[in-house]
Formats: sequence, structure tokens, C-alpha cells
Amino acid sequence: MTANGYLPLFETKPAKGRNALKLFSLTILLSIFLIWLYRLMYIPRKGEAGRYAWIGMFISEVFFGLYWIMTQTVRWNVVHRYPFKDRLSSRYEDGLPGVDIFVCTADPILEPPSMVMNTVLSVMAYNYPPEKLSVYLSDDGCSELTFYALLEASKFSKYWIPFCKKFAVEPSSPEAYFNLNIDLQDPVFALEWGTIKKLYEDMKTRIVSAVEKGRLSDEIKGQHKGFSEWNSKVTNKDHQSIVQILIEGWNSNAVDIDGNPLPTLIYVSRQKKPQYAHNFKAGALNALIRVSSEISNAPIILNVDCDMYSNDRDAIRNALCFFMDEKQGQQISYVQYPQSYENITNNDLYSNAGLVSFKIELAGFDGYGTMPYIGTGCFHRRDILCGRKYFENCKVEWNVVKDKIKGRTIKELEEASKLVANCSYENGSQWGKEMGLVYGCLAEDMVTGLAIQCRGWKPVYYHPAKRAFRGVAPTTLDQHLVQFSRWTQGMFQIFLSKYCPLIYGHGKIKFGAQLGYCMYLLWAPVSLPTIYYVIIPALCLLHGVPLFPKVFGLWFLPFAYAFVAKTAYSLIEDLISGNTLKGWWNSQRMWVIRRTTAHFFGFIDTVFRQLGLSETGFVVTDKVVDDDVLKRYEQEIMEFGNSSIMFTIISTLALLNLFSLSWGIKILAFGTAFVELENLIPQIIICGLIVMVNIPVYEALFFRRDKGCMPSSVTFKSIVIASVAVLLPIY
Ligand SMILES: O=c1ccn([C@@H]2O[C@H](COP(=O)(O)OP(=O)(O)O[C@H]3O[C@H](CO)[C@@H](O)[C@H](O)[C@H]3O)[C@@H](O)[C@H]2O)c(=O)[nH]1
Ligand SMILES: [Mn+2]
Repeated sequence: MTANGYLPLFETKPAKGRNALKLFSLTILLSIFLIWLYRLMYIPRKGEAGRYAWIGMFISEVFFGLYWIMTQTVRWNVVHRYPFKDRLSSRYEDGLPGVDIFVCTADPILEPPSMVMNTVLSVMAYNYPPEKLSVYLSDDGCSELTFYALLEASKFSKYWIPFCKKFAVEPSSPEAYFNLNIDLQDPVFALEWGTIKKLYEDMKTRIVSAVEKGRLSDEIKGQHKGFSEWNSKVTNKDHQSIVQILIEGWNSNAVDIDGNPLPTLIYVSRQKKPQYAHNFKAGALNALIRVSSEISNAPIILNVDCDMYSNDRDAIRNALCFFMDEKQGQQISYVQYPQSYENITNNDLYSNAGLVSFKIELAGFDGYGTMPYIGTGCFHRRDILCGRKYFENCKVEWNVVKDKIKGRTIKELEEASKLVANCSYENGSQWGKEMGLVYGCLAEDMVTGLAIQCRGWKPVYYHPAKRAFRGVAPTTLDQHLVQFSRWTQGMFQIFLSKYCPLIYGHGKIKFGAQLGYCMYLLWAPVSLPTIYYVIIPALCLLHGVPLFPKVFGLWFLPFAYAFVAKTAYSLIEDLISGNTLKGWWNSQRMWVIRRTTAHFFGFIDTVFRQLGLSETGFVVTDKVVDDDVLKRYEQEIMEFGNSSIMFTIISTLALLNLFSLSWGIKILAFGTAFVELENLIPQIIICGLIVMVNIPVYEALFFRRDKGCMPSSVTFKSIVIASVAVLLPIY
């Protein structure tokens, strides 16, 4: 610490305009109350048409209103963080803590080893003392192909890391870097660039062709003793623990081509047995926490998904500014970076980027001293992740000596690590409960973060303009919905469990943050009023049953105001978060689609699981895409192309609203007196809006001929269902 006057290692600044925003929210809240009042005052009498439909509208609007309130509090408390990494180096350069980096992979087909190696190489090349860095690759796929790829990467790193350091290369993922247009004016640089590029491409070719063949030649298997682990009995669901130290950073022989030390690199595949639940990523991370504690035991842990390569070589240093700040650091449990994707199209076709969440909502959580842990790009303190509770003035020891390594051979370290990676190790222990990542939830990240905060810790959200990590977002609608359905289930599970933030977090985290959590955790149930709103006004329109006030009456004002104000607000939020107008429009479509399909299925699945009728499964998102599909994705053409039941729902709802809209237009044009129709106009508007966002769906149903269009079986089914629905009576 400086002698006179303490200079903090980071600063926190509140965002501007909070009060104006609160006032604006109040006006919307008022209109919501008026809507509820109107619904209560004008319930159709018993026997009148549409009485039950009306009550349903009321319930939906109560739901929407309450849900909207939950989305507000995080918007009022946005803060931004500014770390000072130069102060960090001037004070602590010689006392920087060790950092253990965990990369998780689960399937060599869905997650190609060549991609995984780019992530591994990128995190090995951090601007950080290499003797303090250890990278662990967790392979839940237990694939010798992945092991082989890591062996190749360990050799290539001897060239890649010094190259990154010498020329301050960024991003430090070779694939991403060599895809850039680099200025090659300087001949010295150009020469080295060419050499390294060739080495990289050769390595990639070897890895890709091994994966294509699906097996390794005897010659390759002779390169390393580790291959002998894959005997004929090993399958990805049933195998012993495998731990292979590929680079032992503490050994003076482990140097790059310039003779500088290398980070430690370790392959881990925890044991799996059919009779033991493996708890997916949470299980993998807990095994890694234990394995790493046998070897490097660094006080700081970074976890990244296998597609999330490092894009900023200073990300560790920035994160450490928070942990190591002398005054505010000791209560900080983790530092979460946002997720960012490199394959987002100009107008973010599937609304994958989550710009508003990352720019506004999460920064608003941070204002309450809370922050959801979102799985990747997160720096944790080991002791806290392992269950430590907060108490005041607990001093942090940043330089834990690696005494475990001293005097132990590689073989001894590997054997000790294998034991702690065995299934039975967790029997009767607190792992998955009070220690490590929490088990039993598909959103292991969210629930673990929540548990940590309720133990008294205050995480930090840091979202600099320069992206710290970049990954792959799903490129097909199907994959997107699978991912959202998993998240929805995981989050609703938390709401229904003992970890429900309103109960578990009561008195431990701020009420505003509890509501913020509910905004995510309640995606599943909010699907129900949404589905209601997409179906009932349309059906009632067909039967001439009005559900809204007359457009020129006073009661229409709160409806119109709530809709226009909310829509305008969301548009502005999107634009200031960096989205385009069309991107915002796409996101409106995706909200309708997700809520009526993925979130709805998430709801059903969670309820079934709660009743004990089904089991939890983690469907890994596919990170490869074939060329034909990729081409359509790049042109922003929606991908249907298989007969998923979700597509039938999407088409049926789109057709139903199209039928109603046509009917509505017909009666408007040829109908009787306008006065009689005036109170049907709001329903015509709703159908019109739904039809407008669904234009790509009609194209896929009727006009497209490519492979991504709606399969004819889906078209047929949805026409039949929508036509039958039209005939249903209304009560
Ligand atoms: O049994 C498993 C399943 C998955 N994974 C890894 O978990 C990561 C995330 O899986 P992915 O299919 O890419 O899911 P996403 O929906 O993209 O991931 C987000 O959501 C997950 C929770 O649903 C979190 O675990 C992730 O960190 C978060 O990035 C990947 O690296 C996988 O290899 C495992 O290690 N073991
Ligand atoms: Mn992913």
C-alpha cells in the first residue's frame, strides 16, 4: 500500500439518469394499475359471451404486470467498474497470486478438439507470470482424440506463447488471430507470422484429420504414455480417472523456444460409472477443484467453457484489481465477465447476444452488491467456492506456497489427483451441497452464485468495452431453443427449490436483487400468460367477442400507454446497448417464439421433474454447423428444416393469428357500423403485430424452397390444428 493516501485498485461509478428512469417506470406502473382496475370493473356477467376469456386476460395481465415490476429494480441501480491494472503491477508485481484455469469440454463431436485447443492456447498466453498459471482441461467426453489434441497444443504452445508476448498478439486464440487481416509491412514480423501460421495450420490439420478418422494411429499413440489409459474397456460413460500432466510448469526443463517458463498444462477426465450421477458441468468443476488442489492449488480459479477463448491478455490482471484492493477486496467472491459471441450476425437473427442483459440488467445487479454467476468467464476465489462464509476482517492470503508439489514426482501427483477425481470420493461429503458447485440444477452457475452471495460475499461484474472472452452462439433456431429450454428449466428449478431468492436470499441480499433474480428464474411460468395472449384475443376476434375497451374511449389510454411506453423503452435500451433497429425487431420475434416454445417446454419439464416423472439431462449445445446452414445463418434466414414439435407450435400460432387478422380486416372493410367494431380493433392490432413479427415464419411455411424451410409435415399439421382451433367455441 502506498505510504500516504491510499489509491484504490478499482473504482465504482453509478450510471446517470436513474431518477428520470424511476419516474418513467412509475407512469407505466400507474397504467398497469388502471388496466387491472378496468378488467375488474367490466367483467362480463354470468352467461355473457367471453366471461372466462376476460377473466383469463385479467390473470395474464396481473402476471405480466408483476413480472414487469421484477424487471425494473435492476434498471434503477446500474453501476460501472473501473480497475487500475497499472497500480496493481506497481504494488504487487512480485506477489501476484497463482491462477488455475479450468476449461470444460464434454463431447469431441459437438465441441471439436481443434476449437477447444484454441481456447486452451488462448488462456495459456495471458500476460501473466507463466510459473503462476496452470491450465486444466476437463474432458467429460473422455476422448483420446481430445487428449491427442492437447498433446499437440502443448507442443505448439512453445512457439505460440513467445510469439504472443513478443508482438502483443490479440486475440491469443490462433484461429481467431489468423483470421484477422494483419498488417505485414515489417519483414521481421512477417517472417515469424508466416512460420507460426504454418505451424498452427499443420497442427490443426493433424487434429482435424485424426478426429475425422475417429481413431489414432499406433505411431501417434507411441508419442506419449498417456494414451495407454484408453484401453478397450474405456467408454465415455464408464471409465477410470485419467490425469496427465503434459507441461509441468515448475520444472526448469519446461520452457518455450526462447527458454522462458511455460504455464502448467494438465489433462483431466474424472472417473465415470453408470451407477453414479455425474452432475454434468458442476460435477466436472468440483473434480477439477480437487485435482488442482493436489497440484497447483492457486487461490484464484478462472472457469471458461471450451468455446470461450480469451480475447484480452490482461483479463486476469483486471480481475485481480478487484480481489486485491486493500479496502474493498476482501469481501469479493468472484468477478464475472460478460459472455460475448463472435458469430453474431449484423442484426442478431436469433437474439443471442443478450446485449441488454449484459449492458444494463447485470450491471444493475452489481449496483445491489450482487451478481449472478453465469458459468463462463468468471474468476473465483478458491476458498469461497469451496464453501467459506464471510466474516468481517478476514485476511486473504494470496501467496499460498505450492508445498504439495515439493518433492513429489509427476507420477505421485497424478496418482493423488486420480483418487480425488473418483466418483466415490464425494460419497457422504458436502461436495455439491455446501462445497463447490451446487448439484441437482441445470443452471448450476446461477444457483452456486446465489448460494455464495447468501454466505455474505459480494461479487463484482466487470464489462469493459474490450471483450475479455468470445465464444460461439447457436446458429440454428432448434439449437437456440434447446439452449433456452435448458436455461429456463434450470432457473425455474431454483425458484421452486430451497434456494428461491425470495426466501433463501431474504435478509441476505437486497430485495431489488431478489426481484432481479426472479426476472430470470420465472421465464418458465411467464410463458403461460404469453401463450394465452397469443391465442385468446385472436380466437375471440373470430367470434366477435371484444376483450378490450373501445379505441376512442378513455379506458383505452392505459393500454395504449403501457404498450407504447414499454415498447419505446425497450427499443431505446436495445439501441443504446449496441443493437440495430432490425436487431431489436428480431428480438421481439424471438421473445414470442421462445416464450411460446422453449420456455413453455421448460415449464412442463420442470413440473414433471418436480413430480418425479422425469430426470435431469444436460443437452450440450452443438458448436459445429454445416456449410449450407451456415450460409443461411449469415444471410439471416431463419433455420427450421426439421420436424421439431416446437416448430409446429410456432407455425400454428402464426397461422391462427393470420386467420384472425384476415377476418378482422374483412369485417373492417365490409362490416356493419364502425361503432360496433370499435372495441374489436385492439384485438385486430394485436393479431396484426403478431403477424408482422411472424413474417419469416410464413415465408418458411409457404414461399421458401431451401433445406431450412418448414418441412411439409409441419406445415400440414399446423394448418389442421389452426383450422380446428378456429372452430372452438368461446366462453
Ligand atoms: O456434462 C457436461 C456438460 C457440459 N459440460 C461443459 O459445460 C459447458 C457449457 O455447455 P454448453 O452446451 O456450451 O452450454 P451453454 O448453454 O452454452 O452454457 C451456459 O449455460 C450453462 C448452464 O446451462 C453453463 O454451465 C455454462 O457455463 C454457460 O456458458 C461446455 O464447455 C461443456 O463442455 C461439461 O463439462 N460436462
Ligand atoms: Mn456454450
